[in-house]
Amino acid sequence: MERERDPTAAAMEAEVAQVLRDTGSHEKALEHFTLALELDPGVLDYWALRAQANFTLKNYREAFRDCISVHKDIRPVAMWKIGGRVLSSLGQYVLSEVWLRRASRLTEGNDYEALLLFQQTRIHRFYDPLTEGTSVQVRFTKYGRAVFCTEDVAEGQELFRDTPLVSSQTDDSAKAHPACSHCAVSLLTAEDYFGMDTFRRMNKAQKAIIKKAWPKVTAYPCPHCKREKYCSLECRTHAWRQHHCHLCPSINPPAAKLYDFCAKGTTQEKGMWNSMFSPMIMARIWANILTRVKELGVKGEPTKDQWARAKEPYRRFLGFGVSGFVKQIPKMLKIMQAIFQNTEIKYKIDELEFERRYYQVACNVQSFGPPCVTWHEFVAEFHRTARPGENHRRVAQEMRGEPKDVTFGGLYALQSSLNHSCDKNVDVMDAVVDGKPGVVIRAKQPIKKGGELYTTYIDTSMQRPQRRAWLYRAYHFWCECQRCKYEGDDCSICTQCGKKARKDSPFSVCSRCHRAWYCSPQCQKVAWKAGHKKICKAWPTN
Ligand SMILES: C[S@@+](CC[C@H](N)C(=O)[O-])C[C@H]1O[C@@H](n2cnc3c(N)ncnc32)[C@H](O)[C@@H]1O
Repeated sequence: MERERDPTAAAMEAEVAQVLRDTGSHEKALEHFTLALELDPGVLDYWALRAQANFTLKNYREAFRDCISVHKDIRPVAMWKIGGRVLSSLGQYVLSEVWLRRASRLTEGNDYEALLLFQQTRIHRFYDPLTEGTSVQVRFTKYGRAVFCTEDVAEGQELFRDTPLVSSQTDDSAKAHPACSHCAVSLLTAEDYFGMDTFRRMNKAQKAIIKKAWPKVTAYPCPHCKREKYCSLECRTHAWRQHHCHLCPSINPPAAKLYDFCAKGTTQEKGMWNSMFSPMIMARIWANILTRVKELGVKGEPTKDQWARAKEPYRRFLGFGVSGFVKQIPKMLKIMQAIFQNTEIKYKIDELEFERRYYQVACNVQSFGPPCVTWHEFVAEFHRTARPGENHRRVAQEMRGEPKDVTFGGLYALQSSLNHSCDKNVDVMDAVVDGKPGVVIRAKQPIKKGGELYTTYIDTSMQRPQRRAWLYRAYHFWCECQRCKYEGDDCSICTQCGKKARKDSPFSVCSRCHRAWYCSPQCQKVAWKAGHKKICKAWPTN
């Protein structure tokens, strides 16, 4: 039965409903909001209040119905936000983003909650498929993405595995240990390991022993440029499609300069590349974006929207750094500009684009490699089949220990969501994932449900001031982890109360960890209880 419009009675009902809601009686509140609406359906606030009440009670469909009962042209911001939340709770992330974006636009980006909800929804959309079947979840926090446990986990438990979105071997590693340029599998042959001179000097029997024990290695070079080697035709085809079709010097001659630069394989340009990553990884990102543009069926110049869609997988990687840094590596900027001005669809690489990508890689790159290389297989087989005698002895004598590691730098969608702590609770280890080198993340200690997972980005044997300076320089944040909180800088300041010591009377150091200094036993006791005990151990020193 339709009620007669009565604005005064409606306002009273809405008031009662809000009191009930604020005291936790949500069911009752919902009844009164409904009454208010029946008495005065023209008041938008009542619709928003009832939508919120339905959302709180997890009546998602009813909440959404309330939201769409108000025409979109007059729908208030609060309703766009509730609608966005409802859709997100129903797993409709793309639609939810549309609603939340609308809320943000209406407030010209000033509604912090709408922006936060939008990011949270986006994180769900990107990461829920990646964490399915694992005991972790990615959430949006004040530090951006972060990974949390969804159940209690035990020490040593595997948390998740990951494969790189894009990767490239570091230049010095590539010089020392050949590997599949696409998947990082070792392509080291017996001749590479023993050296041609030694190999030639060996007799037939010795060569036969090596040949029998060394696993068969077949390398498939790029048939056009011969600059890239792959472990299989499948890897070669994948690499071609993903990036090499734009970077092969036979097709794009300016790329030869990049290959020449990388082939030098020594620490160059003030150490900006080799120890961490090769500039090749940046070229592969841009090249892959071009492939994605082409896959969208673009004819002619791509639109802004098409570029955005092609760049989407790389948007998730945050990168911060000092602007103007590109001036320190002008040669590489020129090389990249020449390459991407010579592609079928041109990619404009100005200083800003170059720096942004550089920092994206620098802040997120994870080094990895195959846990087992051809040499390991050889050694196992050699020892299994070894017989006493001159020939085996001579081969054993010529072995010069492990070859240099295969080291790749890779961007991983999930692994790169791990934040840093100087007292990490997970280990990132090399592993075989889906038959190829990747990483596995294991708990280093028991972690409670809801606990955040932390890796470490730097050498944590350093003292606190050095650690924090490194992190600031390389990752642009000032570490506030438990360890940094309860360790001090030196004997001149009390780690607990901040009091300054007299020059001739420095404060005493914690006798166990030697990383905190106190002005008095009281300060030491307070610090111990507050949190020092959790991080007080004999940390390795370098
Ligand atoms: C590899 S990403 C880690 C995931 C990151 N939160 C994100 O959303 O991309 C590295 C960046 O995360 C942020 N970060 C990581 N650990 C942090 C910490 N302990 N405190 C503050 N920011 C941190 C820094 O901005 C850093 O450059």
